[in-house]
Amino acid sequence: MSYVTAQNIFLSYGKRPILERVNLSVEKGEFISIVGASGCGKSTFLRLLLAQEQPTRGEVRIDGAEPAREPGPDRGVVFQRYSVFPHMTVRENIVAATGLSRRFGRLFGAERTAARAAAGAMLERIGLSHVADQYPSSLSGGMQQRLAIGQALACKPRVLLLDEPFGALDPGTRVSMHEFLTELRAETEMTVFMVTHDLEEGFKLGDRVLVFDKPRWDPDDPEAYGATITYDFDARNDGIPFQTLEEATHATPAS
Ligand SMILES: Nc1ncnc2c1ncn2[C@@H]1O[C@H](COP(=O)(O)OP(=O)(O)OP(=O)(O)O)[C@@H](O)[C@H]1O
Repeated sequence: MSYVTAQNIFLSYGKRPILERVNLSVEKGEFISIVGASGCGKSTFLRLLLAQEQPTRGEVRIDGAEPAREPGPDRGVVFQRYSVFPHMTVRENIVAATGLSRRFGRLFGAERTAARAAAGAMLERIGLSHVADQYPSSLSGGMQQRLAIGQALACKPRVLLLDEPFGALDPGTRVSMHEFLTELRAETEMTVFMVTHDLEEGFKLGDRVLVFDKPRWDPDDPEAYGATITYDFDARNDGIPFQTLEEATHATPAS
């Protein structure tokens, strides 16, 4: 059974359609890159997975159930702009992320000690142990984004949602973040959805690259129709579209 499914999703803001007829099946552990024109609904689709938005029609399922409306340890999220707490040290940021998974958001005694130990291991993993007691403002952009990813991973999410996570980073830092994410993914077997404006990044990191676009377009009313998934590329095979693969599979071998 597919791990994440979207079935015939329609979503409108007021009368304005944003998404229409979105259908998707994702296996556990797959890395899905999402590309598409600005404003076509990519982030909205991630918000559906977070249950921050509800579809006007259709349904989303994660592991067979509707995604919970409360933020929980099952889904981690990282945005382009650093979403770390500026008034907490690097270590406190990670501990707080663990605490957020608890009912009252605060940890005491043995639990707090365990959370600190887990935070230490995470800081080691994301290469920020040496700055554990510094505040985020003293870190570079790449370090802050590693912290944001560490926070998202602190609860061991089953699904990681990344919304242009590397968009604000310089090219060198981006490449090292790609390596970092690839390693993490191999270790954790998370299912990942990543919105990116960088096609190369999408194909490099993703197992599949989904293109969101409007199949119907009215030049007199550009907002009349919503976007859907117009392409679903297999990025593990040099980006050959699924339909081409199917043709190849069914082709008669040349004699
Ligand atoms: N809460 C909202 N109420 C009304 N309209 C919204 C709301 N959120 C987003 N929109 C509109 O929905 C459309 C899709 O927005 P969304 O952020 O999902 O696009 P996107 O593909 O992620 O864009 P970008 O690539 O520029 O980040 C946009 O036109 C946006 O203005």
